[in-house]
Amino acid sequence: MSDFEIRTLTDAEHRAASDLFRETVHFRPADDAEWERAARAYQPGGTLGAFDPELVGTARSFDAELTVPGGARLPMAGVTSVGVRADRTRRGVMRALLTGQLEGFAERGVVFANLLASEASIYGRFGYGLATRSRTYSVDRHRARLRPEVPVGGEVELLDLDRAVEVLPAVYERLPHRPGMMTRPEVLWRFYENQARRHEQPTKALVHHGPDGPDGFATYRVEGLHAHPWTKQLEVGHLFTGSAAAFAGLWRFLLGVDLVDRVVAEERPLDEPIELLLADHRRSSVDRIADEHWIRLVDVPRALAGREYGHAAPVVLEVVDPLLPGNGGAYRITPEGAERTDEPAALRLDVTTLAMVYLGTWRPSALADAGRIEVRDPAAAVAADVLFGTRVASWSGTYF
Ligand SMILES: CC(=O)SCCNC(=O)CCNC(=O)[C@H](O)C(C)(C)COP(=O)(O)OP(=O)(O)OC[C@H]1O[C@@H](n2cnc3c(N)ncnc32)[C@H](O)[C@@H]1OP(=O)(O)O
Repeated sequence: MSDFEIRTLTDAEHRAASDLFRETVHFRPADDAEWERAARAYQPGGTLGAFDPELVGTARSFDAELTVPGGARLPMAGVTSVGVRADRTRRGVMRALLTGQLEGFAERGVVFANLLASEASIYGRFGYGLATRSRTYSVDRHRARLRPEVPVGGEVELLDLDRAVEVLPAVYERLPHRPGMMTRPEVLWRFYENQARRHEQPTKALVHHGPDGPDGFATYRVEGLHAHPWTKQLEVGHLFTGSAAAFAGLWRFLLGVDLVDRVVAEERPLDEPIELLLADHRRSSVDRIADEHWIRLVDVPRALAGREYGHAAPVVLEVVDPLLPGNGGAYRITPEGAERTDEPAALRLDVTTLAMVYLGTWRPSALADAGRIEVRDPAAAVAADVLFGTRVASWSGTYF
């Protein structure tokens, strides 16, 4: 452990943090015009720096709310832009940044920290567990036909980027959330705008209008314009819908865009029913299943009390959390809720594994079979599968 200093950066230091982070992920620094936009994606007071004596590491965060099973929205911090200068790695700089960040979150009542990991082997040691997954799928536009009973949907309005920037935040606000979805603060929308403006191809947006107003939207770009004729690919970035008609209506539009061979929907929920819309389900194919959000339960008692549970016999869990030991101890989980208990535990797991279970993405009995949960009563693992299970697959859909 070195004696570097960790402190919150001032707004004037954000650009140096951005340059440093971009260097760690092998990007060139933002030029002045890019930085003017990118600066708006930095929440004031949300970025830590490590100094030794100059800036050698950084980690950024912003505030939002996470939707948990049952629909409650609890305070979360999105963690991003973690980077350490290549000549200072493996000396504990990231550890100091991430533990300092978690202690700060705990002090100000943040319940969850969420991140998207550059490498899967980094964050488990800090209590982050893989909590949502996604699948990327493609549809062969020329051969795909919608089944006749698929809803027609409402009117779909096409927006350019300037208009999308104005309209989409309010549409997103209106839409229902799956577990794992999050509110999107202004800094995130600024981040998306910045990414879209930097891209060579124009970003388009679609808004679906249902009987009660906007009830879904999608964004897309068409790539492959320089390839030999007619191999263009329409790539769907964001896609959120509040009704089956909006989902069908937006897909009807996307499959009707001219001069496109393939429509690729990036990082969608595992249970999104695209196959059910198609007359021949083999016209869609899964390109990959990948990690999505990693979550860290910063306040385990609040997190466990905040979600709803399935109907099964009560289970007592013992949670182990060396970094935030106040979270440790036994919790009784029942269909009515969760609270601390002195009863003996039937299952024992660390806080990283609890994060994998919390949104219902991984079954406790599968984690037990893999040796990640210590089982003192085998019936408890089966009951925990039902208690922690969710009706729909948890998914965020928000990249940062
Ligand atoms: C949420 C996001 O922002 S994702 C983006 C993450 N950033 C990047 O990938 C940029 C490129 N990489 C880097 O900048 C750095 O290598 C970092 C930030 C990943 C790690 O920073 P370091 O200061 O080297 O990490 P630090 O020395 O504190 O290591 C802490 C622990 O993590 C481990 N670790 C660090 N980097 C990695 C890695 N890439 N893969 C696996 N383990 C790692 C260390 O071995 C150490 O393990 P220990 O708990 O057994 O002691």
